[in-house]
Amino acid sequence: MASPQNIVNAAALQKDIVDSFSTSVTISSSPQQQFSYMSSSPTNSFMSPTGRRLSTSCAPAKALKPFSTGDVKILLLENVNETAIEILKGQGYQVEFHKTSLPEDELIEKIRDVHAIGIRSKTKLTPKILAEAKNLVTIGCFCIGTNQVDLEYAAEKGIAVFNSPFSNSRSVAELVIAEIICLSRQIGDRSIELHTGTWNKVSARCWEIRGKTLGIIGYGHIGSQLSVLAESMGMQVIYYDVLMIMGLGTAKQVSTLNELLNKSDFVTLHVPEIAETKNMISTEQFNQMKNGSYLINASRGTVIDIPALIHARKTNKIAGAAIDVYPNEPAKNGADLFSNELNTWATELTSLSNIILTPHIGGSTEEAQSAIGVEVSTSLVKYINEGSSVGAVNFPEVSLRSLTLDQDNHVRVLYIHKNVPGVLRTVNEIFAQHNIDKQFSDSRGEIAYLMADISDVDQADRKSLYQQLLQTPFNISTRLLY
Ligand SMILES: NC(=O)c1ccc[n+]([C@@H]2O[C@H](COP(=O)([O-])OP(=O)(O)OC[C@H]3O[C@@H](n4cnc5c(N)ncnc54)[C@H](O)[C@@H]3O)[C@@H](O)[C@H]2O)c1
Ligand SMILES: O=C(O)CC[C@@H](O)C(=O)O
Repeated sequence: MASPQNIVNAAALQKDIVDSFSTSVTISSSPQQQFSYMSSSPTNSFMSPTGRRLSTSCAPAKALKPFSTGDVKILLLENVNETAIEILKGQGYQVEFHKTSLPEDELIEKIRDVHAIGIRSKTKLTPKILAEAKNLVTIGCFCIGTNQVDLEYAAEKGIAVFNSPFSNSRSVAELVIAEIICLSRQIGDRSIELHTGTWNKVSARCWEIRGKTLGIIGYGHIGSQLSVLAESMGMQVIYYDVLMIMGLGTAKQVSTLNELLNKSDFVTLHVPEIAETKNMISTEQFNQMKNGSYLINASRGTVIDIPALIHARKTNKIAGAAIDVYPNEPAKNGADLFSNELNTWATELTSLSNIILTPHIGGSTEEAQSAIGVEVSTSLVKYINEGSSVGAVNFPEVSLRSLTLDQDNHVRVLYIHKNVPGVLRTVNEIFAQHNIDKQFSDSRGEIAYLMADISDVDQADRKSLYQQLLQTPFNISTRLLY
């Protein structure tokens, strides 16, 4: 339980170790502070990714305050939803918000100072930028894709990266359904014509979608959601995925990409941006598609070879395409930004008929953005305040049940370290003079993360524990919460 004595002691400890704290954030001077969103409630019990029950206690959970919350600095870019701002400000953190992404030099300047950064798909967090982020503890990608962050480099620096794996999946699936109908009825073209005064009532090469075959490449969160919607509208669904996945409804998996391309009236891509998916649809694949079929891409811009698409459309190999994502995308909204300077083929693409172009809005709905804001900011708060890395995409997922208010003189150790032999022996020798209440450790590649709750630790012990852990040759980053 926090008492005035605790607070004074905490302040004293903070003064002692603040200079050497590897992440440069200060230990809490306000342990009594209440927080709302991420605190494990007494009744909150949840399962770890490994299926372990993490909390069964009925005692009130103790709010661990690692820092004076006012010292925690968060940089939010790319118009991250206001739900996130509310949650992070609700913690007392300092939140700097920008509607757009930032030019590299400005980003480097700002990232030096912050403990967490929130981005969407435009901000590239490269090794060059992350190397400057001396205080950065965590990154929140307020979207599904995490290809814009060098995940491995972040892990090596002890920076946990979180995303929102499915909060916008439904929005993307609905957009694709709309595009299937718009393409097959040439609605984009009719609309452009009428906006410029031309009445052009035609039915030639306009089709119902009922009974047509939809080929889904990548049957994950979005692909499988789309499959259900498409079937309910009378389409037949086939899909291709590198994994064997059970089809929903009557959807059938095919064993090769070519088989999918040969059989589909509509082909839609829902794969991540990785080396294997770069230019996955190029001239050879267009040649495999049915004459007069359609292509939709709302995954990532590098997945389609756009000059090959332009050729396929010009030669009427395909009857149309809908594209939401591009190899290079403008960093902000505005006129004249989608130009040949950004992508050399922009004018050629925009001049073609029955090509629907949207500005990366697959996941841009009020519902999705608000849910993503809550989900990702809650992950950031849980990681900053409690050390829980559940949901991290580049990091071992580790969590411990909450400490309770009756557990005085406890400290939670968060030790991110190199995954090499001998670490646990060394660390447990450091812990040996105290009682290890609970401990959980996991590794992912070359990085490992150990969480331990230690009891019977007084102020001086905390400082000594902290310094001993910092001095181990395996240390990447160490934090103490209490
Ligand atoms: N346009 C938008 O606004 C928007 C919104 C959300 C997501 N996205 C993009 O959509 C992508 C897919 O999202 P998701 O949530 O469905 O991802 P997911 O991880 O749930 O599913 C991806 C699927 O692709 C499969 N896959 C991977 N490599 C493949 C390959 N070479 N060939 C065939 N299948 C392969 C995987 O096995 C997986 O089943 C994301 O990576 C993101 O880039 C775009
Ligand atoms: O909101 C964004 O910028 C990205 C949306 C989408 O591509 C995602 O990866 O979730």
